[in-house]
Amino acid sequence: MEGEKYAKELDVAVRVVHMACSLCQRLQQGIVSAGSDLVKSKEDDSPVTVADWSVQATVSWILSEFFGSQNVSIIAEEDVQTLSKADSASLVEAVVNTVNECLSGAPKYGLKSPPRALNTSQVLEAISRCNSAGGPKGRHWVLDPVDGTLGFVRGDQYAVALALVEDGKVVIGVLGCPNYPMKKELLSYHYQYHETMSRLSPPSDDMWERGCVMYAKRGSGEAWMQPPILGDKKFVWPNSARLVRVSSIDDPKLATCCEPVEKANSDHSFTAGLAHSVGLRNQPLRVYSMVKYAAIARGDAELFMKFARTGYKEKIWDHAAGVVIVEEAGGVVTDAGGRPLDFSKGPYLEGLDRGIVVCSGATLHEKIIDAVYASWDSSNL
Ligand SMILES: Nc1ncnc2c1ncn2[C@@H]1O[C@H](COP(=O)(O)OS(=O)(=O)O)[C@@H](OP(=O)(O)O)[C@H]1O
Ligand SMILES: [Mg+2]
Ligand SMILES: [Mg+2]
Ligand SMILES: [Mg+2]
Repeated sequence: MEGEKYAKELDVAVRVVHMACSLCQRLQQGIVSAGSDLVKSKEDDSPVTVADWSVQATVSWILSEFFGSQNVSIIAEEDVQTLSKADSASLVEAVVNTVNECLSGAPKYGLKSPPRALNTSQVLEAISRCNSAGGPKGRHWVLDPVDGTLGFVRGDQYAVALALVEDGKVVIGVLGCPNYPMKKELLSYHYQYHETMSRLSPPSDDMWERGCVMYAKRGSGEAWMQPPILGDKKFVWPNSARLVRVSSIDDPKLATCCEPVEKANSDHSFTAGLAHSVGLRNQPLRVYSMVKYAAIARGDAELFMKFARTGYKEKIWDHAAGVVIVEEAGGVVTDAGGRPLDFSKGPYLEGLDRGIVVCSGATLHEKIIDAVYASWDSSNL
């Protein structure tokens, strides 16, 4: 039956993203307070941590174990280059220990643990095998183990993002958002988030205070959200899943826009000009990671725009999971020329026209695309 297609893949993906979220939550406080020895800088000066590598190894091992390693093609952000350096022995040990601790808890999520702890080469192999070329044919899992690593190391928003692409189309997407609870006011920027969360601590029993896992299957017309699996609780479907839907606001004066925190990642002045020209009046929410896609899908914001500097090539793992969740929640995702994002050409969104525009509905989307068309020549992008 059509409805059954991808059911098993979605089931395993949701379970392993819950596992990965609990791993990250255990690590985030330590990494924020311990500072730099668990955080490394990659060649492009972006950060990578024990959590990024450990989530990638865990997801890679679980998918390979469940579907058979010969049947699993994965494109993921991280590789073992930094871990293979002579001075990375303690980092490798930290990753191996983190992965084995996480995998030992797999039965809690209804998944199988390895018969014995993985050794270093097994963990490094699980990470390095996520180097598929992807492309227009076949099935490829697309993983960003920690999206918004900058947000993660700063104790703020981040996401675990897992998607399945088949014949170039994103067919399922799962976004783990451990720091994005039900309450919308926590979406706003760093200080207010901590200020509000400190009022909630000690960790509230209300699981909806702590975060969420969102997911969708292409063509279902539905996007769902579950609370995290806390403490000794076991994962059991439906795990209090709730349907989410994009906002019905299409009046720009009432709309909220969200955008990347780092102005190096997106031209804030250009997007501010666009927003103003279509009549938006609310201050933009600056949010790390694909939590911005989650916010649109849940109706907490109506617009997300990202205009990276010329020459920057967007990676498919930074968008795949968010796109299908927003679209199945009723939203619209295109590039600045109004064309769908292309996930069929390997690790990059090839042919992306200038930027990405994510909207809660067609009315607002059309206004933004027209505004880009009208203002592009005068911009210095
Ligand atoms: N210079 C530049 N321009 C555009 N995009 C960049 C750039 N550098 C990094 N990245 C990628 O953006 C991902 C972070 O996206 P965010 O939405 O979190 O941006 S921001 O951190 O809020 O500014 C981030 O994903 P993660 O590395 O998974 O955090 C990067 O892949
Ligand atoms: Mg990164
Ligand atoms: Mg990313
Ligand atoms: Mg990442």
